[in-house]
Amino acid sequence: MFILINLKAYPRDPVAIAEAAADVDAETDATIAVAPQTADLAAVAETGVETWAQHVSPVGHGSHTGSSLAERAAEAGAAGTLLNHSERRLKLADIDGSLAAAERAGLDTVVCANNPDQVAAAAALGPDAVAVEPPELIGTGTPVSQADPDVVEDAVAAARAVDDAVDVYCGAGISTGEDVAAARDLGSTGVLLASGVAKADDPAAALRDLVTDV
Ligand SMILES: O=C(CO)COP(=O)(O)O
Repeated sequence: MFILINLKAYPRDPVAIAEAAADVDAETDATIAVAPQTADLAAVAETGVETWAQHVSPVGHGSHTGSSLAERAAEAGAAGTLLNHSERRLKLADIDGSLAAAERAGLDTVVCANNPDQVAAAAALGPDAVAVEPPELIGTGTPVSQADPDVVEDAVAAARAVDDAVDVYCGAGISTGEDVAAARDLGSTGVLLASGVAKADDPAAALRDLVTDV
């Protein structure tokens, strides 16, 4: 399983969480990756943990003030990038442009989507993976794999029907090893989560719990 910890804009030390994630990654067959704020990419990558950007812009070098260049994310040590997260929605043309930018920079890509129809549309753009994250469950602590298992299974089927080379992940409310195992049993090969680690009293213990059954 691929387990991506999205630190969003939570007020936690990204390096401490990255170090804990690197330790747990070394103890398990799962791959644990951390997506910090853009300014923290290099420091997180230096811990040795697989590092992801939360977003990259659909542009290359040039006059694009305020952009997040895919090339700079890669140079800072990122291996991949989220795109179209529920909290960073993009127009269709921008998802396509950001995918092209990520591919030019050698970044892996996960395009997020609200539901199976959007998953199918996202899969048609040719990312490495798509992730279904029902917005109403994000941050609730109620795991999508329990609250809405059909949405995960339907997302897997929707992506398969378009392109069976695209991996399918799920996210929202995932916080325990049981949630990760349930996501896997529904056909997902990875999970995205944030508050289960970024708001935990003990992030290292939360990370260890995530991999108890992978
Ligand atoms: O948005 C998410 C991951 O990208 C999910 O957030 P929570 O894990 O806080 O529900």
